[in-house]
Amino acid sequence: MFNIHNLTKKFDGTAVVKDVSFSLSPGNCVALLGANGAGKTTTLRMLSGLLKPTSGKIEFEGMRPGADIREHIGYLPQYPIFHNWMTGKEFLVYVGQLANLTKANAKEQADYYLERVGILEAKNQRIGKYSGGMKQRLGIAQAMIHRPQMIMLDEPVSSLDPIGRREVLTLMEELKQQTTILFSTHILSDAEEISDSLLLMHQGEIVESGSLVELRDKHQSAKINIAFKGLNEEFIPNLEAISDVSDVIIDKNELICIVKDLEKARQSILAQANTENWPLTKFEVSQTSLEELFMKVVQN
Ligand SMILES: Nc1ncnc2c1ncn2[C@@H]1O[C@H](COP(=O)(O)OP(=O)(O)OP(=O)(O)O)[C@@H](O)[C@H]1O
Repeated sequence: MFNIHNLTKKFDGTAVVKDVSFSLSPGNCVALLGANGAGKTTTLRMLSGLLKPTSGKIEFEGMRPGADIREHIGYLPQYPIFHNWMTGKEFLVYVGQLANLTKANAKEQADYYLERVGILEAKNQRIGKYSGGMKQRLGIAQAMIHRPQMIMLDEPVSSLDPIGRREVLTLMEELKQQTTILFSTHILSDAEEISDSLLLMHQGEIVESGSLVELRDKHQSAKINIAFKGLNEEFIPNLEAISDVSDVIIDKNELICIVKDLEKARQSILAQANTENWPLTKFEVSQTSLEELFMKVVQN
């Protein structure tokens, strides 16, 4: 078990991570989800021992007092730096030795992890020749070379093309059977696809957390998607004024009204639309998704 208590990071007096607490159990795959600038990288860098927290505590169950947390954690940064002139295997042996493995052990581990992440055949190729997906897979092997109990991956798929994304997501799906994974992303569908639970971060705080099922149950409510001819935004005040509408979220080409009582809200909106002759082009009743929860959080 990995326990994080009231972690805070301030830069020049401004807190960018605020009082973050959570626990991770072995064998879980957890997504740290948040928009750009939410504080995900700063959190992961503190958890992986690269950045000193301003305050708070990070504990690994069973860790020797005074031990370096980096023995237990592997980390793949958002923008990993590879030596393009090295081969994949040379790179892993080099990283393994930096992590205090003997040369012989580092070579053995390098072969094991090159195979594990699916790039053994390319082990003698220079990294400069690797595709984006292969580089990320090498990055994951690098994070695992010292056999940590947990790996942390910062936006592992966001810079990849669709093929690379698929390769890395499939690999993470396989690895999560054996390793605890915490990864950050700003893309909800990636989080939904491979994580067991979510930590939703907004402006430095964890604003929601739980398993996908729990969060879906908790936040599922009725909604009405509405679009107008012209500017949707002009109608937000009218919709917000309707008592059965609890929230209005701006989506791509429509407004999503989260409603308390679906039947009452439907009648009120349609009555007002009729009286005021609103130029409705869409009126659709359904249930909210996690995506809307995410949108609601990041728009606030
Ligand atoms: N070294 C630093 N000095 C000052 N401000 C920083 C520093 N590192 C990060 N920040 C600020 O902290 C906030 C959170 O940044 P962080 O990189 O942790 O967010 P993020 O959620 O990972 O976003 P992204 O997905 O864009 O990387 C941002 O406003 C950023 O500008």
